[in-house]
Amino acid sequence: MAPVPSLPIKVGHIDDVQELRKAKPATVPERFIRDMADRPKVVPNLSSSLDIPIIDLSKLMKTDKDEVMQLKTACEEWGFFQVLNHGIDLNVVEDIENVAKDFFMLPLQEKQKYPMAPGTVQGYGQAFVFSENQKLDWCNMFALGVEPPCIRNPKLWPSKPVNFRETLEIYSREVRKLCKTLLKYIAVSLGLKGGVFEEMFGVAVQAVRMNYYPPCSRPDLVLGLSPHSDGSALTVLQQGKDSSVGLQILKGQTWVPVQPIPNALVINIGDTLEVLTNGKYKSVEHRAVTHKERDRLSIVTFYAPSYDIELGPMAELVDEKNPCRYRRYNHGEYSKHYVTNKLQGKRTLDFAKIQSKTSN
Ligand SMILES: COC(=O)C(/C=C/C1=C(C)CCCC1(C)C)=C/O[C@H]1C=C(C)C(=O)O1
Ligand SMILES: O=C(O)CCC(=O)C(=O)O
Ligand SMILES: [Fe+2]
Repeated sequence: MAPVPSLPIKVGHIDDVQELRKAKPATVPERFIRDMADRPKVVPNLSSSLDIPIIDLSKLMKTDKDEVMQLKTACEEWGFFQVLNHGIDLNVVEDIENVAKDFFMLPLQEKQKYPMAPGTVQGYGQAFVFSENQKLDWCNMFALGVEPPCIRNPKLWPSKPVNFRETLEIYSREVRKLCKTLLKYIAVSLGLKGGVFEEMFGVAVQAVRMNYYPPCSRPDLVLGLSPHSDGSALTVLQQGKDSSVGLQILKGQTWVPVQPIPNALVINIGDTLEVLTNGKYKSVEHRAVTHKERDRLSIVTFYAPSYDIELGPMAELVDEKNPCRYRRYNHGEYSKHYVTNKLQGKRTLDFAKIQSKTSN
C-alpha cells in the first residue's frame, strides 16, 4: 500500500529557506524559531572522543570476525556507523552530489515544477508539515520514491539538470547493492542466516531524499531538520564534500555531531530493524543543525521492506529474557503512519510498541 494523505490539510505559508537566505532579513521568521528547550547549543566544532564507529566493508566481506564484532557493537551501542570501502565508485558518489547541488541551485520557479503537495513526501518542499502552527525546519528537501517502480512518480523526476535522472538511477542501483550487503552482515552479527532479511523483505522499497540547508544567520534559534528516527530498515546518508558538520545523534542526553570522513557513508538502523531485532538494534534519534556561514547538503537513501510485508520481532530474538516488545503489523501501514505524522523523535515507533506493564 502506497502512503497517501487522505484529508486536505492547512499548512500555511512555507517560506523557501534558500530564498529567505538570499533576501537576508534582519531576523529569522517566527515559524522557524524553536522553543527554548528545542534550540541547539552552538559549540565549536571539535572532534571529540565520542565519534560514531567506523566499519570497513572490505573486511566484513572477508567475514573478518573482529569486523563483524565491531559491527555488532556499532549497532547495539550507537545505531549509527560510518562505512569505509563501501564499494561504490567514487565518481558515482561525486556525480550524485553534483546533480543534487545543481538541482538546488536552480531558480525557485524551476524547482517548483516538482512540488511536494502538502502532507505528501515526494517532490520539492518541506515534508512532515501538517498544521499552520507547526515549527519549520531550515531546510529544502527534494524526495523521490525509486523502487519498486510502482512508488515512482515520474512527473517529479526533474528534467534539469539534464543528467539528474540517469545519475540517480546509477547511484540508487549501487546503494541498493550496499544495503543488501550490509543487511547480510547485520544478520550475521545477530547470529542469523545472512540471507534472512533479503528473503523476508520481498522487493524492497527504496526512496531518496536530498536535503539542502543554506546558512542561517541564527543557527542557535533554528533546526535544520527536526529530531526523528528513520522509519526504514537501513538508511544510507551521504554528506556533501564541503558541507558544514550538521548531523547530530542523540547518545544518552547528548547530541553528538557526526564528523564527516572523506569517502565514507553514514549508515543508520531504522525503526523497522529495531522491531525485527526486538530492540536489540535500535533506531537512534538524530537531527540536523545549521551553520552561520556554510551550507550543507545530504543525500539520504531509505531502504525498507515491501509494503505488503507483515513484520514483527523475529522468533530467534524473543525469549524469556527478551520478551516480545513490538506487535506484528503490515509495513505499508507503518509507512502510512510515518509519513502522515510530524517528525517527533522516536514517538512514531509507538505505533508498534507493546507497552510494558511497568512503564508509565
Ligand atoms: C525522514 O524520512 C523520510 O523522509 C522518509 C520517506 C520515505 C519515502 C519517500 C520519500 C517516498 C516513497 C515512500 C517513502 C515513505 C519510503 C522515510 O522513509 C522511511 C519511512 C518509512 C516507513 C520507510 O519505509 O522509509
Ligand atoms: O542532513 C542530515 O544529515 C540529516 C538527514 C536525515 O536524517 C534524514 O534525511 O532523514
Ligand atoms: Fe534521518
